[in-house]
Amino acid sequence: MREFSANLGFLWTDRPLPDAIRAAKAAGFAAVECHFPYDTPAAETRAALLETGLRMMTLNTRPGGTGDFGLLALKDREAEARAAIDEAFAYALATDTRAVHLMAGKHGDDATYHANLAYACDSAPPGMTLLIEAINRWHVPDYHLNTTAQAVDTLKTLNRPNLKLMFDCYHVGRTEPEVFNDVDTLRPLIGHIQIAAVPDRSAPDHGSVDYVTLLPRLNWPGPIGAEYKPNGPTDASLDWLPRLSAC
Ligand SMILES: O=C(O)C(=O)[C@@H](O)CO
Ligand SMILES: [Mg+2]
Repeated sequence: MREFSANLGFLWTDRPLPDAIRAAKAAGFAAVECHFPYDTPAAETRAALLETGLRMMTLNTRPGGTGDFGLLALKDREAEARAAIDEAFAYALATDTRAVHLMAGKHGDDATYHANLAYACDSAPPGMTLLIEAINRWHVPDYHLNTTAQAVDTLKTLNRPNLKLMFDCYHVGRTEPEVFNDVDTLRPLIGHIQIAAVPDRSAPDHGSVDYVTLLPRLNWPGPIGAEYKPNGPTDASLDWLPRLSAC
């Protein structure tokens, strides 16, 4: 039985994070993940996770100011980037979150990005996975990583055991579907997988990526992130869950 992680950055956004965690449990998710949990005290998030028995898979470093979409690659913003990294690690430790997505930002440069990634790798708590994600250029133009090849080059340059690829099938499907042919090569680099319909980013039950075929090929042992934007109430968008759980 395949397991899924409800991305609470997009699902049940009409309620506070602890209640969204409870809703994910009631809907049958095996785990949760979020984007920016920082407005919710970590103790409240932790309590909801303990109450439901769900694990938090990932959270993101703060995105920075309006339009930044992350800080790690931004020149002359190192202090802000490292404060965001420290904050994310503290929140993740307090909530037993498995992985932190280190958001690169727009109009970055590789020297700054690599130095901040190295700082994160050196200071990460033992056992925590760090993730970088290629965000397709239609979704976030000028993001520092728009392709899987750029992300893989970064991983190979840094060559750190705790730094992995967030493989988001939505972004891959939008601009580089041929990358799905390379999943066997990529698998050792992957730290987490996310899905959504391509190209509209709604529930993963239609569109140009057929998850009934792709998920068995990906053969991912952990919960897969359901990072999609429902067309209406989240509870009315979940027909895909039993179908993809069984495929
Ligand atoms: O947009 C995505 O895709 C993500 O995974 C986010 O973490 C970025 O906010
Ligand atoms: Mg994603």
